[in-house]
Amino acid sequence: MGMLVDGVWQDVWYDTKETKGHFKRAASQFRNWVTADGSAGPSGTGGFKAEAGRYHLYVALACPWAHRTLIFRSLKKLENIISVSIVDPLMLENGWEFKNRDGGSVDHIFGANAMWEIYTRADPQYSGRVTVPVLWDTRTGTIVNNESSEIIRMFNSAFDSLTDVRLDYYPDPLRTEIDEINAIVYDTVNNGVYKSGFATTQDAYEEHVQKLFATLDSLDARLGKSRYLVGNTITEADWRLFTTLVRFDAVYVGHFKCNIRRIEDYRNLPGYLRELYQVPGVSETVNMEHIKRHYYASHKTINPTGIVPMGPALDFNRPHGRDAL
Ligand SMILES: N[C@@H](CCC(=O)N[C@@H](CS)C(=O)NCC(=O)O)C(=O)O
Repeated sequence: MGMLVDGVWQDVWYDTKETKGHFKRAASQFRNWVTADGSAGPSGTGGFKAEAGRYHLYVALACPWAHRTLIFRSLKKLENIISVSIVDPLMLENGWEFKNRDGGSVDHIFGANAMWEIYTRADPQYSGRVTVPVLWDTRTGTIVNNESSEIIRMFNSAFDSLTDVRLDYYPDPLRTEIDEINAIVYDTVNNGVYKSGFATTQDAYEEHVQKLFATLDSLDARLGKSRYLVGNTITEADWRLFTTLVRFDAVYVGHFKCNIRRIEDYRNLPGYLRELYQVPGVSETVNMEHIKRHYYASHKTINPTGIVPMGPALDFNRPHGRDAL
């Protein structure tokens, strides 16, 4: 674990001293958008037109944020349009590295050893965390964007003229409702598990775990009445929740101490999770070995031995029973 300071890699853990034990996630810094015609998107500058073979995605299979982008790449059938490099699950003193083993790959663009090299190629003076996902532009040689919530929006629509997939996970009439639920899920669930697990005071931990389970309880109730989070089709809001839910019982319950309940203990969340997992193209993006190994073996301040637990036995292929709704 570490970060870049003025383009130089430093091995440091998250500093929670100034925030009274609370983990604060820094904002992503590269915010340009790939668009259908190359015009500027909601932030940043233009010049990034959707083209086959031009963009490259850097991901960790372990990472719930990067996982979103892999799901959208798969659902929108962008596999032949956007290539991918996969980092090793262990994130230690050099941060994310390319090891080309057990489901991880080399860096297909530069043959870099570590992810920070990609950041300094984009900005030799970059200061900040070196996170995945990263969407790289091979044409201009820079990072287009390193914010997963924006990369999935690009994948959802910018490349539509290059494929025959017309699925829209962020349809106009549902946007307000999707944004509302995203805000709650982001703060208390997606980031809530990290705020719980990375807390370094009892008070900070308890505050975030309580908020996390308050939201899970209300989502479970909501999913008793409605098959999906917003409307009667799968939307972006469901995929954003999915990547946290699929890691929950295997990692967040134990490693991050989010253990008031398991997802399996709920009435509606387990079937909902299984239905999303069983959508064609999704299960291939879930790699439980990378997920468990990353968290348990990388965060030495939380789990100094690095032992990865063998359980729990999970089967997301069981019938989901959600058709009744
Ligand atoms: N806001 C970013 C967050 C990405 C993120 O934090 N990724 C984690 C992996 S799960 C990471 O790369 N962390 C490295 C670090 O913080 O140094 C996004 O959603 O794209």
